[in-house]
This record gives sequence, structure tokens and C-alpha cells, in this order.
Amino acid sequence: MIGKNLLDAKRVGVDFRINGEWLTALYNVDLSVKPGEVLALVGESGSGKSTFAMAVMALHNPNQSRVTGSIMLDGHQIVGATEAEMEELRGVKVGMIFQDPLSALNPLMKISDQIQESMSVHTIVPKEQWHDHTLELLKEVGIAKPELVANQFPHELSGGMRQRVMIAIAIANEPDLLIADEPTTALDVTIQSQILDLIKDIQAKKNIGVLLITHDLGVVAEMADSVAVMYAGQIVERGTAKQIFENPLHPYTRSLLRANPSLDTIDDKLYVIPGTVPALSEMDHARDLFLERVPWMQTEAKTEVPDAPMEPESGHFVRGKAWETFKFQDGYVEKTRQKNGEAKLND
Ligand SMILES: Nc1ncnc2c1ncn2[C@@H]1O[C@H](COP(=O)(O)OP(=O)(O)OP(=O)(O)O)[C@@H](O)[C@H]1O
Repeated sequence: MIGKNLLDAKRVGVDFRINGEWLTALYNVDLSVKPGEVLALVGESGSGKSTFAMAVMALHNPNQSRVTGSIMLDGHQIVGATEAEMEELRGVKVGMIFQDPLSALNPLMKISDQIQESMSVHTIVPKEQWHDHTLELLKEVGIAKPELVANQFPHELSGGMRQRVMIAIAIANEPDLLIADEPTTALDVTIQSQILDLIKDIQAKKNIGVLLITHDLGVVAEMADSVAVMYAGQIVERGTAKQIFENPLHPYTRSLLRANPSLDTIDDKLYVIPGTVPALSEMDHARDLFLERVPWMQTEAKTEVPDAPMEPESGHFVRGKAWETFKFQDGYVEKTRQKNGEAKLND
């Protein structure tokens, strides 16, 4: 996984105008994805994951939002790009799969027309190949009867089939980067793993980069090469999946891991992180905002932390210093740390 970044986001900020006031939803976000890399962006609802994805797609309404910093996509600057420039890049450089395929698909258009509409925006697939390419794409995403499905409307398909169609549309112009924003949240549990396997297969076959947005750490463990943990619009920790799972540092990462029932890193009853992500109007990004939810770290919660993260091990970044002293108050010791002989951090 060496070499140039496909996606290189530096100091990205997004502000929304809400009731006439500008509020910051993303602050100083640094992230990168290399060709062929799966980066998982994790965090609770409201932490800013979709806001970041929308910034990469340049889909924020320019009248109600402003995006700052730099987002380079295969050498093209997204921040400040014109709509015409973005139309060239969307689909070809980056494709996106949304959480809810039913609302992303046009209910009045046949599946084949929707796939071909995405081809018509670009010149990647010549017009005379649209029909065949549509059937090939449907086959590629695991649809057994492509001719039949091509002539159907979204409401005639199951949720899993609709998500397969969304994936076909996202890859129709062979993008280098695929953004999957909670791609399985709206689906039945039984279908979820099929869709994740499909994304994994396509990623491996085409060696594309994937930005996978999820709150499910079980999915992350299965799919990701690297992980970025987002809280209140900031990245609090990032590193390889191995680093994040075997040596989680930030109190938020460690709380998320403890709270995730799908991982074998827990052995006590389900842990619930107290409190919620603060509202945008209550975010002071100079501080470590998660600490507000840790009753025994209120002094640290009021302390300003530098913008630049620490790098305790090569390629493993963590925000602030709270990780050096944080421990769960109920004596809980994370298995991962015990395994690594690091239980003393929590003793
Ligand atoms: N268009 C918008 N206008 C105003 N506020 C917005 C807008 N989009 C997002 N926000 C706010 O920005 C914050 C981050 O939201 P975002 O949807 O990015 O979080 P998320 O981590 O993707 O959550 P979820 O998993 O629920 O989608 C929230 O406080 C949200 O209310």
C-alpha cells in the first residue's frame, strides 16, 4: 500500500449556515486513501462522516455551506472546483453508494435507463456499448437475471437488489475511488454481509480505493486496511486497522470498541457510552470534545489541545494527551491491551 494518495484531504473544514449563523461541522480533517486501500471512517451518528463524504463529492449546497482546506482526488483539487469540473470527476474518479438505495434511485425510471444515464454523462463507455455494459454491470454486482432486472423499476426489487443496482451505477464509469456511506444500514441483517462481500470483491478485482463510512466496528474489522475515528467533526485517531484494534489509544476509540457487541474484544455486559455527540452550536474544537462525556476527566475536558495530533507509533495518530491517562472507572480492562501486555495502562 505504498505510493501516491488517491484521496488526500488536508485540514478540511465544513461550516453550515443555520438560522443565519455559521456553525462548524468538520474541523481540520486530515485523511488519505491510497489506490486499492479500504479506509473505514467510523464514529457515532452526528460525528460528521457523511458531511466529509459530501465534501469529497462536492455535493454541499454552496449557499448554505462552506468547505475549506484541501481535498485532492487523483491530482484534482475538489475544494473550489466548479460544478462543470465536478461533473467530469464524479462517476469517473469517484463513485458513491448511499445508505438508502430507494431514495437514491429514481422511482419512475427503469433500472437500465438509470444505469445508462450515469454513462451518458461521460465518454468512458461509447453509446453503442451502453446496453451490453448495463447487462455486464448487473451481472458483475451479482444479479442473476440481468435482462429482467434491467427492465424493472426500483419498487419491483428487494432492498438488497436495489443496493446492487446502486453499486452498478456507482461503478459504471470505473471510478478509482468508491465512497460507501453506511451501505448496509437500511438492509436486512442476512443481506448485509452479501453486500459487504460484493463491495469487497469489486474492490479487490478492480483494485480501487474505498472510503467506507460505518458505525459498525464488526464491518470495519472485516473490511478495512486502515481506520479513522471521527468525533464531533474531528479525527481523534487514525492508523492501520491492526493498530486501531490491537492498540486503541483515544478514549473515544476505546469506548467505541467496548460498546461494540459484534467484536470479541469485550467480555462484560453491553457497554453504553454515556451522553451524545454535542450539537454544532456547542462544539469548541480547540478542546477534546469527547472528554465532556467522561465524568472523571472534566479537568482534561477543559484543556485546549494542539491541532496537530501525536504519533505514538509510526502511522498511528491520536488527538490530545488524554489517552495517556484514560482508564475505565469500573476496573474494566480491554482484552486487546491485556493481550499486548499493556494492561497496566488500565490498572
Ligand atoms: N446540510 C446540513 N445543514 C446543517 N447541518 C448539517 C447538514 N448536514 C449535516 N449537518 C449537521 O452536521 C453534523 C454532522 O452530520 P453528519 O450527517 O455528517 O454525521 P454522520 O456522522 O454522518 O451521522 P449519521 O451516521 O447519522 O449519518 C450533525 O450535527 C448534522 O446535524
